[in-house]
Amino acid sequence: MSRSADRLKVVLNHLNGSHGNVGASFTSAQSVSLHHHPQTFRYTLDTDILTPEQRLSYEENGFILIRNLVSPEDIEKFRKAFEEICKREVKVPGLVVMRDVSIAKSEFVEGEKAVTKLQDFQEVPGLFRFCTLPQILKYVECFTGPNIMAMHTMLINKPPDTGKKTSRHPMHQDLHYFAFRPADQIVCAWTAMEKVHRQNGCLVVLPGSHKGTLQEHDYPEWEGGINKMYHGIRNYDPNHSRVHLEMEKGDTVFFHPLLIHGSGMNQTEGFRKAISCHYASADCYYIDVKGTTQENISNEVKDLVFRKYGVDSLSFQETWALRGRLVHGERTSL
Ligand SMILES: CCCCCCCCCC(=O)SCCNC(=O)CCNC(=O)[C@H](O)C(C)(C)COP(=O)(O)OP(=O)(O)OC[C@H]1O[C@@H](n2cnc3c(N)ncnc32)[C@H](O)[C@@H]1OP(=O)(O)O
Ligand SMILES: Nc1ncnc2c1ncn2[C@@H]1O[C@H](COP(=O)(O)OP(=O)(O)OP(=O)(O)O)[C@@H](O)[C@H]1O
Ligand SMILES: O=C(O)CCC(=O)C(=O)O
Ligand SMILES: [Fe+2]
Ligand SMILES: [Mg+2]
Repeated sequence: MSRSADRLKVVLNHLNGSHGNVGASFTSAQSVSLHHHPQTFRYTLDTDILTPEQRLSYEENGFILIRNLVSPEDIEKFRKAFEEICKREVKVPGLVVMRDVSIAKSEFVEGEKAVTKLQDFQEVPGLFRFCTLPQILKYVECFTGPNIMAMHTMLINKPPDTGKKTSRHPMHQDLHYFAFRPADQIVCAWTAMEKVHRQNGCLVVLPGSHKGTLQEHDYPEWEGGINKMYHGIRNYDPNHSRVHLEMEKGDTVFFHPLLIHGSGMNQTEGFRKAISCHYASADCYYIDVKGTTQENISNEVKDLVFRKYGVDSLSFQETWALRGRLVHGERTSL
């Protein structure tokens, strides 16, 4: 039996005990059956990487936070690569440079101060290296298994709010944007490139919301403006417990694509930076979102592709197939 299965036994014993099931210790038959019936765990695989506590926590909450996973040296390199992109006006294939709507609509702002987000940096080696870091992939494998695709990449440079609250990211589920399934074999790794806290707009998550289904998303009814494609869930339960994920530089959160999350206003003078990658098992499959709640975003993405590349023949699924890059194992399906 693996070390993690042993420790899992200890945790489960403890949970049993706390429910007044005194003396109910695990026999080896029970633990063996646990081990051989992975349906006990819906969201995680038995890999010896996650501690039993971490595994149960992801199952229950839909996220785990790993402290100090990416070195300051690596983060400095990503920061430099980002600055270079903001400075030189090079065209990188597929890269989307996004400006905060309130800044774009005011006076011209130069360089990195104008950029709120880079999307799809799979062709920028100095940034894409983030997605291949072994210490990250080691965790990713616990959710996706060994065939791993990096499907979506972002560097978020959340600007100081201009007063219009446009630096907020509304509460959403990332699965809304994805044309592949199953959801349980998709995971996001999000690494803080500096200290993130409530003041500069850390991630806000609704623990356990990953157990629900994909909700309808649309533009929130906010007065000060809303960034392109920043869809949100209109009617999430305002009484659901919220957790503000305050993180230090290099800390990394792994979260499920159905986890409801967003980020608050940046009320500081600095640009709050984070780098992220959404991974999926290469064994996932594409779906057609026609007739589903995802039709609105798929139409926006197709419009964007048409405006940027003059191509109107690509399906939403195909835009994902073009972005995806194998980072471990075999490209079996996606
Ligand atoms: C793609 C799938 C993503 C999957 C993500 C998984 C989870 C991720 C969750 C998200 O992050 S969702 C948000 C993702 N957002 C995007 O992908 C937005 C992509 N970016 C764009 O479409 C363009 O950058 C944008 C249309 C916003 C601006 O493009 P341009 O290069 O044409 O900018 P330009 O500066 O010329 O401005 C053109 C017009 O757009 C306006 N604009 C600029 N930035 C904007 C902005 N951020 N939001 C809304 N409008 C914006 C700008 O003010 C101007 O308006 P007017 O025509 O009224 O003058
Ligand atoms: N009306 C709303 N509809 C949907 N999402 C919202 C709404 N208002 C805020 N949010 C989202 O809720 C999350 C928390 O936002 P908020 O601005 O309250 O930040 P906060 O970190 O809680 O800050 P504060 O400490 O000032 O309350 C963010 O994801 C934000 O975009
Ligand atoms: O504010 C952030 O850094 C994260 C935003 C987010 O959740 C997203 O882009 O999907
Ligand atoms: Fe998100
Ligand atoms: Mg708040």
